[in-house]
Amino acid sequence: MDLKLKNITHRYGTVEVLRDISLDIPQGQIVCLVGPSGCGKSTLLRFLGGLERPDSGEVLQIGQPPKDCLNPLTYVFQHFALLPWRTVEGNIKLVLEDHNLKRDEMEAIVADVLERTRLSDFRDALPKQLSGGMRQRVAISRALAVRPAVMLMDEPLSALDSQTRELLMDDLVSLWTRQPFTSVYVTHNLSEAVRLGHRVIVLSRRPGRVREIVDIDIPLAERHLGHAVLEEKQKQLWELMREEAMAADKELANV
Ligand SMILES: Nc1ncnc2c1ncn2[C@@H]1O[C@H](COP(=O)(O)OP(=O)(O)OP(=O)(O)O)[C@@H](O)[C@H]1O
Repeated sequence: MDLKLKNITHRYGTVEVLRDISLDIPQGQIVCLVGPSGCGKSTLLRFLGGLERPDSGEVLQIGQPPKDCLNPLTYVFQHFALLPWRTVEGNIKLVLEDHNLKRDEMEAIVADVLERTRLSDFRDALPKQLSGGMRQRVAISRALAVRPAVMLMDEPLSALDSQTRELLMDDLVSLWTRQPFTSVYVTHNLSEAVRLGHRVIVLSRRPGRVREIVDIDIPLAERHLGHAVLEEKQKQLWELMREEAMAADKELANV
């Protein structure tokens, strides 16, 4: 299933947050959204997930979600949103409980996502017994359990230290390489965007508009720290972001 945004414009009160955003999210790709603070990235994600409706424009789902999909759109947040009194397995089952699954079906899904996120040995652990990186792997595992058409990821690594973030990026790359998933991935971190994004959308300062779309053709599995082309792309993104930040600064100076 592809997602398509058509001419999305939105205001909160008198503040115009997003202006005329049109975007394609093709199946099997990771599309990163970057842009200055407050330019409307999380708002766009909420529209994509159907949590809110824009003032004007449309969010279209094109094609069918996967055959065995339980929930077409799922979120992964910065703060893992795990129930502390439930084990890893219990947290994953939480999203499966309302779907009338047979017991062995549910067990098979849990075993599959635990294996894919390398958490099988931690099935009975409580969140407090896990590191931040592992907690986020549980949250990703739980998102995958509903076999979503699209995972909406809002700064999923930004609460983690830089080493853990590197490890999680490797995990996401191997997860995607083994079984491609579709994701819209909001981040402030440009090295994350060039490491994970098939396409990076740069939004302008508020009201957010599509400033530039940067495609990155290098296969995810071949992207490594210090890759010359990726460093060049990151520099290109930073130039765009810097212009936006400077323009925002000037705007403030003229108030
Ligand atoms: N429910 C709301 N009511 C009123 N204003 C809101 C609401 N949600 C967001 N905003 C405002 O809309 C603008 C965009 O917010 P949003 O969180 O989408 O931006 P963002 O690009 O994700 O920001 P950041 O990078 O800082 O997380 C901000 O000015 C924010 O204060």
